Formats: sequence, structure tokens, C-alpha cells
Amino acid sequence: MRTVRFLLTGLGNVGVPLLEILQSRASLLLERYRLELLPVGVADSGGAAVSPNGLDLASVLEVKRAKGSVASLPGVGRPGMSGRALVRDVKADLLLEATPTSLKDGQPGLDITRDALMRGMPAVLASKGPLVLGYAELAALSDLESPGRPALRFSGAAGAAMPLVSLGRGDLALGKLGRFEGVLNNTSHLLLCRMAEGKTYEAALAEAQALGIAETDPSLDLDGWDTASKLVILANAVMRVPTTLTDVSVTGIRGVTRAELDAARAKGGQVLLLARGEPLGGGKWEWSVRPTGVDAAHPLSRLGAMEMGAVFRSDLHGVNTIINAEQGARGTGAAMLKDVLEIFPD
Ligand SMILES: NC(=O)C1=CN([C@@H]2O[C@H](COP(=O)(O)OP(=O)(O)OC[C@H]3O[C@@H](n4cnc5c(N)ncnc54)[C@H](OP(=O)(O)O)[C@@H]3O)[C@@H](O)[C@H]2O)C=CC1
Ligand SMILES: N[C@@H](CC=O)C(=O)O
Repeated sequence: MRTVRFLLTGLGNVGVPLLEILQSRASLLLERYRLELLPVGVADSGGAAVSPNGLDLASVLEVKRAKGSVASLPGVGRPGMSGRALVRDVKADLLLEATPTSLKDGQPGLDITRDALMRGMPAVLASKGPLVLGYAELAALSDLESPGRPALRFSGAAGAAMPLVSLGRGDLALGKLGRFEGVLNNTSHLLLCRMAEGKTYEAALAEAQALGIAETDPSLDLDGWDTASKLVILANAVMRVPTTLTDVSVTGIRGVTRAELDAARAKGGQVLLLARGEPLGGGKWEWSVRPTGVDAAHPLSRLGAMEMGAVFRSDLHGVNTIINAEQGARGTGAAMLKDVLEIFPD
């Protein structure tokens, strides 16, 4: 049996289900992969909890379900201890990062991830900020560009449970990729669908928040920036084109009218917040995110309210369309654990 001691920063809609999966699948991990994942440090906005022998998952989950901080846990709580201090001071084999995304400075995830990689600790990210603002730097610090450096994985950041990074980087290897299209943000898609059904914007956003899929700052969803972030991550990691947010033309869903929604539905399609990458030749691509009316012939035209999807076109592999129906953020936790299994293969 192998024991991997891990740190988890961020214990919200993603971090909590991740720990729940670890609890419910602990015996499967042991039986199938001979792997024990031991939480030795966790952090939220109030501080941290640390135990070199392993934290009691039930107590961590109990305090988070009660909306408390792990810093209050008797004996192990460290009020005010930051995620960065956790990575610096606690001996561990792996970082799992799920703090809120900031597209202004990538923090706190960017510093936390950089510190972990520089300490030789592999990192698995759900947060997008570090990748969107620091992809080149983090790739150079990790196995993505520097063989022998610690691993950096981020399946959950670029499409939650939809395995876009694995498909694009792995299964479509050697293909010359053509136009990419994707509905990469569940919250905005749910809002567009609910508005087409006659629901209010506010009610639809409340539904997304109750499901745990809206960003901590939901304007990232509504204004297209979460979609653009995922597109930037895919551009760098899958299309392998150095790309930043300033390369993406971004329009969110706030200006979409009921008439536009009705017109698209009348043609058997719908309005999608579509992320698009268009190869222009010579290694250049055009990137955009904008509400787009698609007709019935489009591969994503029948996407349900709780679905996201993407279309990869490759000269070797043809057209691959992937659609994922998800209920909440649990799939992101599962995607992070898939990344862990990739880093620590049997
Ligand atoms: N929700 C989803 O479906 C998905 C989310 N993501 C990404 O995953 C990340 C987490 O999302 P989500 O769980 O929904 O967000 P939440 O807002 O639900 O949770 C964020 C967590 O981070 C903690 N936190 C906030 N600031 C700090 C800090 N400075 N140091 C340490 N911990 C901190 C919060 O603490 P406290 O508990 O005290 O508030 C909370 O536990 C985001 O970057 C998001 O973009 C990726 C894919 C899907
Ligand atoms: N806010 C995002 C969560 C996953 O990245 C979404 O709604 O898709």
C-alpha cells in the first residue's frame, strides 16, 4: 500500500465533495490502486487544520457543513494560517488547490501552487486563476515543460467533469486540431435555458448557486470570463498555443434577449454561450466567447440545461463531440482525483 499525504486549500463547493468522495471511495482506492490518500493539512478562509498523522475527515466535513472554519477544530486548528503557510510548513506529497478564482492576480491559488511546485510537491488544480495568469511560469516549474519537475494537472479547471484536457492532450495526440467549439460554463448555459423557459434571471442564478456550480463571484460566469478562462487553459494545454485572456474576444450573456432565445428555439436550436477557437494558419488562432444562436444541425444544439459540451475537430481523428451532464460540483472533485491517480500510477 502507498500512502500519499496531501494538502487541500479551499473547502467549498469543490473541496467538500472531493473529501466526501475520498471517504466513500477509500476502500476502492486501496483495493484497486493500493493507494491511501491521507489529509495532513487543509485550509479555508479562516485558517488551517494540520495533523501529520492524518486529519479526521468526518470532523473536517462536519465543521464545513456547519459553515465553520477548520481553524476552529480542537487540537488541530490553526487560526489565521494561510494556504501558502500550509504549503511552506507542512510536509506533504501533494497539493490539491480549490480556492476561489481571481482573474485579477490569480491569488491565492497562484502563490500556493508556485510554492508547492518549487518545493517539489505535485499539484492538482480546480482553480483557474493560476493557470490563466501563470500558465507559462507554472508549466516551466512542472513536468508540463520540464521533465523531472513535479507534476501539474488541472482536468477539473478546464471543464469540471468533462475530460477535455485528457481528450485533447491524450486521445487526440498527433492530430492537427481544427475549429474548437464549446459550451464550457454550466451556470450561464443554465441561465440561458431557464430564461428561454420563461424563468427570471435572478431565479436561475439562485438555482445555479444552490447547485454549487456558480463561481464565488458569479459575474465571472455571466460576463463570459469563466468560459474564456477555460478556453485559455485549453489553448495553452491542448492546442499548445501561448494564449492569455487579452487574446480572447469576450461577450457574456447579460445582453441576450428573450426574442433571440425564441428565434433560435423556433429553428430547433438554441442560444449558446459558445467558446470558439479558429485556426488561422501559421500557428495563429482566433479565440472568442459570445452568445451564438445555433440551428438544429449544430452538434451542441440539443444541449440540456445541466449539460456542457465541446467539439474537437482533428485531421486524424475526425469530429469528436463530448457532452457531460453534471449535477453540482462533485464531478470536479472526481476529476481532481483522476489527476491524482495519473500522478501516482499503480
Ligand atoms: N464550483 C464548481 O462547479 C467548479 C469550481 N471550479 C473552481 O474551483 C475553485 C473553488 O470553487 P468553489 O469550491 O465552487 O468555490 P467556493 O467559493 O465554494 O469555495 C472556496 C473555498 O476556498 C476558501 N478560501 C477562500 N479564500 C481562501 C484563502 N485565501 N485561502 C484558503 N482558502 C480560501 C473558502 O473558505 P471558506 O469556506 O472559509 O469560505 C472556501 O472553502 C474555484 O477556483 C473555481 O473556479 C472549477 C470547476 C468547477
Ligand atoms: N462556474 C463554473 C464551474 C466550473 O468551472 C460553471 O458554471 O461551469
